[in-house]
Amino acid sequence: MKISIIGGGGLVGSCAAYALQCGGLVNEIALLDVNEELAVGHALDLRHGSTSVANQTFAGGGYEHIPSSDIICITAGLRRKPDESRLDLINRNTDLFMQILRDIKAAGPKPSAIVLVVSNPVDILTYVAADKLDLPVGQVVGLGTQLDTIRFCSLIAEQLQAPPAQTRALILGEHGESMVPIWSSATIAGLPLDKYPGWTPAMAGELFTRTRGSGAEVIKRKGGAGFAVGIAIRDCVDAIVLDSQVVLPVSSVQSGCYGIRDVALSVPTVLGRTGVQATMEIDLWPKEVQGIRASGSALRKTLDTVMQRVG
Ligand SMILES: NC(=O)c1ccc[n+]([C@@H]2O[C@H](COP(=O)([O-])OP(=O)(O)OC[C@H]3O[C@@H](n4cnc5c(N)ncnc54)[C@H](O)[C@@H]3O)[C@@H](O)[C@H]2O)c1
Repeated sequence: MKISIIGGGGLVGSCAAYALQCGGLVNEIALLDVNEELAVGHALDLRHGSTSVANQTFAGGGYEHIPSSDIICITAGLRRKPDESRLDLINRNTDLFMQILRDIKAAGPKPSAIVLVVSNPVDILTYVAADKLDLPVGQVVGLGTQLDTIRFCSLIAEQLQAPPAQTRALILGEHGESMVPIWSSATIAGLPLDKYPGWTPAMAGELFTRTRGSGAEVIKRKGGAGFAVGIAIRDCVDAIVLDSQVVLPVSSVQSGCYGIRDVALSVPTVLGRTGVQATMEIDLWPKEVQGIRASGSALRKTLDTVMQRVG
């Protein structure tokens, strides 16, 4: 399996490459960047570590890597400023993203290639990619709320001094302001969260607010998110490489799940070698379903403007 990371010279792209190196599953990792020197430098640095990890190859370069790639991960884009919403980024990132889509098409991707969109606003750009690339819609996946979900779990675990790897809680909807915490399914070590020692209902609001603000908090403290988003990308890539059919909160163009259509957002999604294999309308609290639908409406408004702009 070969992955090309477009924007691989940047913080997110290079952290994803390192996470994939540590995972050891992907055979070939190509870093593509307009700053080719930086991409080649990262590839060299990663290659130096390969002896101690796995038989993987690393390359830096341009779109010549696209035709042989099984997965194309797009992380190129401008970062948010600390006080900027992800949707504010859209005007700045859409033109850049459209050029990347044109370059991918011109390079000739495999008909079976999976495109994983990470650049923000990720739900909007996932929809645009699904619309503009001549690929089956299920082969275009957005990172969606996978990063928010792992952040959420990590904060719950920290608060309760619980084991992070046994903490399960979901965020669905938009990767952005209208994201929805799914408290109804939260568990620690298989126990309902509200039965876990130390849990108080007052913690819920605080934990979710901190989760929703996590991206901005990281940007404020260190300039941009890297390590955790790299891990979240690895979660998705591993599911595709292993065809593991795990259920992840990733973004894709919806066609009726929770009554939502013609917008990309995150619902529980079965992910495997051919991309999105199914979405699952699991039973949620009514206010959670309402929240996901509200995400859909908010995203649809922005999409109306964006789709006019991109034609
Ligand atoms: N979906 C998520 O959960 C999530 C999380 C964090 C960041 N992001 C997004 O990821 C994007 C990248 O963030 P970052 O911190 O890595 O930024 P960065 O500035 O560190 O890296 C972006 C890279 O893209 C490259 N680039 C720009 N135009 C390009 C093109 N046409 N072709 C190839 N490469 C190109 C730049 O040279 C740069 O190296 C941003 O849009 C950010 O908002 C998404």
